[in-house]
Amino acid sequence: MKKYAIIVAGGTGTRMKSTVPKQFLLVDDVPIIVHTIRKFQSSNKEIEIIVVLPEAHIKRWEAIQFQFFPDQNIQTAIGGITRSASVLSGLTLIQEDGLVAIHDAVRPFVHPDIINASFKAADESGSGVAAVDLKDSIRELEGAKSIARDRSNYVLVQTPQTFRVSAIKAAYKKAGAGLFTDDASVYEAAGNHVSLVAGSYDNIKITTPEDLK
Ligand SMILES: Nc1ccn([C@@H]2O[C@H](COP(=O)(O)OP(=O)(O)OP(=O)(O)O)[C@@H](O)[C@H]2O)c(=O)n1
Ligand SMILES: C[C@](O)(CO)[C@H](O)COP(=O)(O)O
Repeated sequence: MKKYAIIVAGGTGTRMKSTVPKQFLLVDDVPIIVHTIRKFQSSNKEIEIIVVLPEAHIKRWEAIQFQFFPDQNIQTAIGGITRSASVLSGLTLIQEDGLVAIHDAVRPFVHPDIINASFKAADESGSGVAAVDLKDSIRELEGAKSIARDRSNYVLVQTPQTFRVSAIKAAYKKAGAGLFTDDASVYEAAGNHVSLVAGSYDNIKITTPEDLK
């Protein structure tokens, strides 16, 4: 079955407070987005990569592509105002059915084993969403009060989130402009069951300046 990866890099990184969007910041002299793409390439050489970018940074991406991925066929789509709109933009470039992993460009520490596990689960059950157990205690806010909750009832959701192309496309079509923070929520809102796979604690999403350290 054909395998795709949509690397969403359409955000502007307001919480990072950097003039350059965080996906382009250098770690070990290499842009974060390049580290991320390399993880997918090392998980499976056949995977088709689609990168979703902010329109204002297409030129920056072209320079990165020229330097790090010369002669490689990486498709690009223009991002939207929300992450969901960016994912939808990437999905429109996929014509054939198959499996698609959707991954944040700013999760460069994802291990290829997690990528492969998410594809395997999606092949077997329709979805494979990376998640980890909570390590801290959890409380629910209720007005001015907070109430202890059982952390074993919750997981923290990461990416990759992998699905059958036809099913996730249909889910996004149905979801419309809803406020979804991830693809598993869109898939579930369309009536599908979400299967989880083991993520990892080092698969962090670089969000605020301390994450960069
Ligand atoms: N309109 C958007 C918003 C986010 N993303 C991508 O979704 C991933 C996770 O989003 P987040 O960490 O929130 O990134 P930003 O939106 O850039 O950050 P912030 O919310 O701080 O502005 C990132 O790879 C980001 O580039 C996207 O493709 N399109
Ligand atoms: C998709 C995600 O990384 C799963 O944890 C997360 O929901 C993205 O949230 P953000 O607010 O766009 O950073």
